[in-house]
Amino acid sequence: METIVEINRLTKSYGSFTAVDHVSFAIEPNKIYGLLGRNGAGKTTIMHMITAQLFPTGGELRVFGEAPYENDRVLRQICFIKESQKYPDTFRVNDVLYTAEALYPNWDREFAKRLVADFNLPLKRRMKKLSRGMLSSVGIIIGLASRAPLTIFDEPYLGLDAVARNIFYERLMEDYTEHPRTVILSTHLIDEVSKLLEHVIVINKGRILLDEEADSLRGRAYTVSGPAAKIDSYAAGKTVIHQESLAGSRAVTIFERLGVSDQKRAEALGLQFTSVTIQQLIVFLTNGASAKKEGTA
Ligand SMILES: Nc1ncnc2c1ncn2[C@@H]1O[C@H](COP(=O)(O)OP(=O)(O)OP(=O)(O)O)[C@@H](O)[C@H]1O
Repeated sequence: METIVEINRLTKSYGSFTAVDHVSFAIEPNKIYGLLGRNGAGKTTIMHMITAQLFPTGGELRVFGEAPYENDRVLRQICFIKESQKYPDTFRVNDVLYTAEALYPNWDREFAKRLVADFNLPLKRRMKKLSRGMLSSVGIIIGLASRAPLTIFDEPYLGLDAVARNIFYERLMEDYTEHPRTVILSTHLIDEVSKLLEHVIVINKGRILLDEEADSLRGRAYTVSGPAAKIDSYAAGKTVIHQESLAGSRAVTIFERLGVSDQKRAEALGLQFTSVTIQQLIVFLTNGASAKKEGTA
């Protein structure tokens, strides 16, 4: 099957400020992607270019093999759910769902109905009378029931409580298993979604920082802790992305896969290992301080 999105040196500048800077990546079919990064990293700008809401300043972009701009063949295959989606004031929840049904060729009305019940949505209530969380659940229902070949959720759950977020994750997984499609999830709740993600793309200051399968990312770094002097000796020459010290003991996170010889060495020194979650890894890599080799200037 063809690549869903191909981006090559994509750039978007606003005057002298470059929000997206020569970014290249590919989105393959039937996978769930996480597009992650700190506030202002450039994620929404990238999603707006993929969905033809913004023109790039440079680079190449193909979606379903074609340029997306004013291209109905491409755009009808995309459902983009944004954090602050606006709806006409007079619309009730029902009206929004009818409109979505007309827009998305793969819309599943029965599935939408079940989701409305799951999220306790009042179908007759006007959109402007919905609570913040209810508004988010309307977006989530559209994103799921559209079954669009490319579904993009940009921070879809403002105001949504933990129970409702969990319903979203569960329904997404169940439905995705039955109806595989390509999903891009952009969120700051990385721990919550990390089980769902098959591939992770991290953007930092407009550039690609990581583009990796989620499983591979899980072993990309490890934390080792023990007496400070032993840790310093162990970490010398390694790429340390985070460290914490307390009363003579130290924990450092090393951006490397743990090899057998290092593991033996650390065990001989009596040091302890803990794994690093995808969220921790991204926080450590994007917290402003760049990774540095221990024992180097
Ligand atoms: N129209 C614009 N004019 C100037 N700068 C802009 C414009 N739109 C976005 N930016 C800047 O581009 C950068 C990237 O913004 P973007 O919304 O893509 O970030 P993001 O990764 O989605 O952030 P968040 O996680 O906070 O939503 C930010 O510094 C933002 O201020």
